[in-house]
Amino acid sequence: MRKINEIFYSLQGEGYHTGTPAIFVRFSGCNLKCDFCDTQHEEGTMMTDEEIITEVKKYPAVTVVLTGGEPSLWIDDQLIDLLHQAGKYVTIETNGTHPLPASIDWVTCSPKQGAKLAIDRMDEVKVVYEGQDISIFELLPAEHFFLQPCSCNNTALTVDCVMRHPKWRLSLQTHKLIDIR
Ligand SMILES: C[S@@+](CC[C@H](N)C(=O)[O-])C[C@H]1O[C@@H](n2cnc3c(N)ncnc32)[C@H](O)[C@@H]1O
Ligand SMILES: Nc1nc2[nH]cc(C(=O)O)c2c(=O)[nH]1
Ligand code: SF4
Ligand SMILES: [Mg+2]
Repeated sequence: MRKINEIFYSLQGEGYHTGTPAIFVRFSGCNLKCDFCDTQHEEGTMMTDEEIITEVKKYPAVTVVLTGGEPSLWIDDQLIDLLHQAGKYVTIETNGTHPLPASIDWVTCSPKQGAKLAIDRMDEVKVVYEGQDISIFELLPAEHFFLQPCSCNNTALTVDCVMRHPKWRLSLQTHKLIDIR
């Protein structure tokens, strides 16, 4: 059984796959307490893998986004295998502090200040920008680097930072801009 906060269908609003229809599986709870966290994730219902897959299969998209809370605290090879058997492309939004099943198709790591990373494979890095030094994050082994304004509030500061550090791209939380989930 895995503790699920919500399962919903929307567009990926952030990062490399922005605009892509995706089924979001939001797991409950997190090992960090970021003061800017925009998600209420503590509530949840225990679900079997069969129940999770049945819910996921209701939606036509191929992409699944495992998120939370911190999804890495709840997942294993078995769940990823079942999602693959259902024909899904499995992506994850993680703070990177916990190891991941190697079979996940796409890893979005959003490292947090002072939280030690426990993963060495990631496809994109997505930093919530609050004016911090981002040079340490540039050393991470990712293909794509995104800087995301915090709660859509400091966009001008984030744009300025991207222009000064062209390795990075701007990621807007587009779902918030158009008021979808
Ligand atoms: C709610 S977190 C869940 C996944 C995981 N715990 C993590 O932090 O990556 C999903 C994404 O939203 C980002 N995020 C959280 N609060 C935010 C905020 N107020 N503004 C912008 N992005 C935020 C996180 O950094 C992460 O990239
Ligand atoms: N539309 C939409 N895109 C997202 N990308 C990452 C999200 C998350 O909360 O992990 C998220 C979310 O909550 N909604
Ligand atoms: S790691 Fe992610 S879910 Fe956990 S508190 Fe930070 S932003 Fe929220
Ligand atoms: Mg979100």
